[in-house]
Amino acid sequence: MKELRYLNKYFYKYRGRLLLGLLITMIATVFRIVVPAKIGDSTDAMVMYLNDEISRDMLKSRLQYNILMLLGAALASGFFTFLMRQTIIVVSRFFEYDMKNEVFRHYERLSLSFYKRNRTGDLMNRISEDVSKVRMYVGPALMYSTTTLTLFVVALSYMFYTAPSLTLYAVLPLPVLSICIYRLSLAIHKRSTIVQEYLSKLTTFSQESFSGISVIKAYGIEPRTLTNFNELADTSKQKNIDLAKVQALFFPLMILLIGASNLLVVHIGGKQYIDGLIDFGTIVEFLIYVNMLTWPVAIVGWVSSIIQQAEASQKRINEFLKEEPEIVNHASSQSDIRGVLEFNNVSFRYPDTGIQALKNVSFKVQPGETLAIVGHTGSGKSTILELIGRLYDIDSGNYQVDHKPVKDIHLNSLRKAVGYVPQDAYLFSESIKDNIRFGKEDASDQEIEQAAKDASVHKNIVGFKEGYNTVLGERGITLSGGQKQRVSIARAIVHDPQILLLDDCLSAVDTETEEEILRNLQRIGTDKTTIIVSHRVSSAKSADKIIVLEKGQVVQEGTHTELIGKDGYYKELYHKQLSEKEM
Ligand SMILES: Nc1ncnc2c1ncn2[C@@H]1O[C@H](COP(=O)(O)OP(=O)(O)OP(=O)(O)O)[C@@H](O)[C@H]1O
Repeated sequence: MKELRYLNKYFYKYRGRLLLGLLITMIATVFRIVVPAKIGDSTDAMVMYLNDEISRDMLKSRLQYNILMLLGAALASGFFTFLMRQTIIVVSRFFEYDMKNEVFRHYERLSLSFYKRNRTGDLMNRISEDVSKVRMYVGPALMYSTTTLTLFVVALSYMFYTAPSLTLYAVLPLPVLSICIYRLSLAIHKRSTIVQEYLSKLTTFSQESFSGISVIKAYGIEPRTLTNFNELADTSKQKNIDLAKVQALFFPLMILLIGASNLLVVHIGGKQYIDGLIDFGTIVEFLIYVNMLTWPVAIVGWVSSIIQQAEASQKRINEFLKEEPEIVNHASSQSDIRGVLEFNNVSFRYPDTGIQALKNVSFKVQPGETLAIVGHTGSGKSTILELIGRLYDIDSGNYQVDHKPVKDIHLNSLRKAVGYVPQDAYLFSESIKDNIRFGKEDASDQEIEQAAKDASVHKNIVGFKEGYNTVLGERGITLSGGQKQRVSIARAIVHDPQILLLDDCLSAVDTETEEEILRNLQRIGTDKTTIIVSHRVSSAKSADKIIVLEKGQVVQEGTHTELIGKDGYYKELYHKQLSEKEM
């Protein structure tokens, strides 16, 4: 229960509703107990009438009274059961809602490296499956435990009062039932966890197969994919059968033990009736009580397995909640950022893989200037952009923004000042307009259109039937690689950032469009700091400065004219791309 202590703050928050819920649960249960008593009394009355101990009219009025009591108790119990669910189960939904929000908020705070270490499926599982299991502990487990406890206290006291020794015999099989159900629930839990694992493997396999269906079809590997799916589905089926076998034991076990209790009540109760120790109605009453108590006793086993599962789930949730973001804000107040960026001997190694991505990198860019970074693939270009936006912290050296160490700049100010266009443009399954508006929540339609014009994608957008309202992604149309890149650039432009970072995001557009976009960016970015990562000389040539990276180190720097005059990677790239253009 150590992990579940985390929930105490929520229990405290909803204490009023919960206490009310518990009280209502007790009232609902007490009304249920009226039923056996009145049926027992009616049986006694009938036996007395048959023995000529009471008149027909007396029997009639006693039965009428009992029927009214039974009706009233059933109505009251029904009403309070409704209220019980409306309080306790509703509170458990509040818990679920609060916890999901808390986990999501926490996920958002965590650094990029956390997402590299953990699989998306696992993150999703903890926020949905695990939180649901914890809800079962707060809602149904609490509700059924209260019902059981109340039923036990009230029914057993009454039974003991009526016939003490018969009560002992009647409840004798119940602890055995509870232990058996507990052990069975554990076995069910163990096997259902395995079934869940296979289900999640099947889902992941299907999802990846359908997402990559074009590759599967292009390589003609449908039969191989089907065989793999069949193998997985077959194991999953076997695990389901294993689960069904233990689940099938549940009801027979209950029926067996209820049968044993009934047998004892009839046998011992019958003897006591013959000896004149109890009334006939007491046997009937006890039979109803035994059946009434069986389900709650079985529930004790079920509830303990719910608590165990909730404890395991809460442990998994707590593991993530305990994670602290590696990138933390040290500055107390936000400030406007001009965009003077300076790297001095910056080195960086990715913490998860240990890859040394940058070694002693130095450069300086001023507002109004454009820096281009070129270099072989894997040379560390994107890493520089990630460090500029403080998605990671540098290992050594010095990174300054506006002449201050980056850690002295408020993280929000820095992130707001940066407009980042990543290598793989990510667009949401929403309209084009909303995808661009992502860069500025309150952007007007005119601003969005202007940004799209500056990113040279306006003409494409108005060519779609729905224009800016065209929905993208799984529910909508698929944009070409170049169109995606330009919508992503428009999103950064509408954000109007002081520092614009373009990570090879013009690779899928033709050189004419590339030139048009670069011209627009120069026009709107006269006071901004722009950094362009590219494999193309055409993107870099008009930059104020160009640095060439090789294995994480700056090996050349200068302007386009200076660099094509020196032997090295840039000159080679220039001539290679020039001859390709001429061809
Ligand atoms: N998130 C990451 N975790 C671990 N290692 C990484 C990560 N991102 C990049 N790397 C490694 O760091 C090195 C530099 O990668 P980076 O993406 O900066 O290169 P790049 O020059 O931008 O390459 P490209 O031109 O192909 O985009 C590579 O060896 C890469 O494998």
